[in-house]
Amino acid sequence: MKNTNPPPESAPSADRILETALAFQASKTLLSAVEVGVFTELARKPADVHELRERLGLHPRGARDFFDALVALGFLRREDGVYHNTPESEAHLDRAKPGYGHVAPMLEMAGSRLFGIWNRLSDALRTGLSQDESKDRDEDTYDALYADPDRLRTFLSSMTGISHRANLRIARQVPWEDYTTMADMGTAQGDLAVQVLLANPGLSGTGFDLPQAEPVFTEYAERHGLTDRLGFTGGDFFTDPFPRADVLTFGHILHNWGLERKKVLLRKAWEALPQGGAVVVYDTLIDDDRSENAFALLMSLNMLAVTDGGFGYTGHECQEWMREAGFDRTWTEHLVGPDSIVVGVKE
Ligand SMILES: C[S@@+](CC[C@H](N)C(=O)[O-])C[C@H]1O[C@@H](n2cnc3c(N)ncnc32)[C@H](O)[C@@H]1O
Repeated sequence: MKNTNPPPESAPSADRILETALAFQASKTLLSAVEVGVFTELARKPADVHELRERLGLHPRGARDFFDALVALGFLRREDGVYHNTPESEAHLDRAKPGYGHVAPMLEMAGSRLFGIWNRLSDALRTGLSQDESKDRDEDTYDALYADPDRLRTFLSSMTGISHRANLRIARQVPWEDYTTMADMGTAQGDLAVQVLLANPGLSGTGFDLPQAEPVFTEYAERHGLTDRLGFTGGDFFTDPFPRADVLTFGHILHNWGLERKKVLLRKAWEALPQGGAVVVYDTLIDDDRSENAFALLMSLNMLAVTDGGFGYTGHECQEWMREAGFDRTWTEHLVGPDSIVVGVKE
């Protein structure tokens, strides 16, 4: 029988438990606000509750609470009954602004795809099986995702949103002046290669990805005026040879795969690199003690739910795999936010 007596006054508070248990409400409120276009409408013109509700086509019942919840969560501000975007929302959540391109595809994917997948986290924990689109079909995760051109574009550009800040940092933090060529493996839209080449005019490179990614990649390279120094190589990095390059980068790739496949990629990198060449792996690394970086540990659970076999890892583990693959000198460096790089040099 359940004990229904209230806990003694001296018991620790349950506030944090409830806050975390209900955190999905705040998450979904923000995601719905992006989906229905609250921030884009307010960027066009601030509005009171009636006007905003009408412009968005929302039912009167929840509109006021919805907008005020966004005020309380710090994504809107209300002045004399008129709602305005905060500077952060205005910069990143208005569809007409360039900042939207970086954050919003990830938010859209979180709302339309990850939210449903995470609802089946307990199933993933019990079975060890991915809960993504491929789960009811006998096909690879990426085949399922890329079968729909809109999903393909949203996914590839959402990767730019997640990676852009780290890419800008990698473009400056790695000693690119020591090298002349790079290949970005699993390049998606190509933002890492684009940022590295923009910051290092002496370099040329290629983005390697599944052939379906080519149009989205090429459009992005053209938009940055880089087609003379940046090409695309279509292929499967498990079955096709790696491009020849002084540096091979793997951004948010290793966490997608099980241990054997992680090691295959590092071994193939070592075999493809010239002497003096380097592999640069970057991911949201788990701290070596596996107790502090909650974002990275949750990302690893995300890999459980969306991939077959993928998991996050620590810098220490990645360096061990690199050494096993043959790399002589390895180290881990923090980049920005939750991202770090692990570098391996073939001496
Ligand atoms: C998680 S995304 C990472 C994108 C990008 N590197 C970043 O950090 O933003 C993984 C990328 O690997 C690509 N990919 C998956 N399987 C692949 C394979 N077998 N061969 C080549 N690319 C693959 C996907 O198409 C996708 O663009």
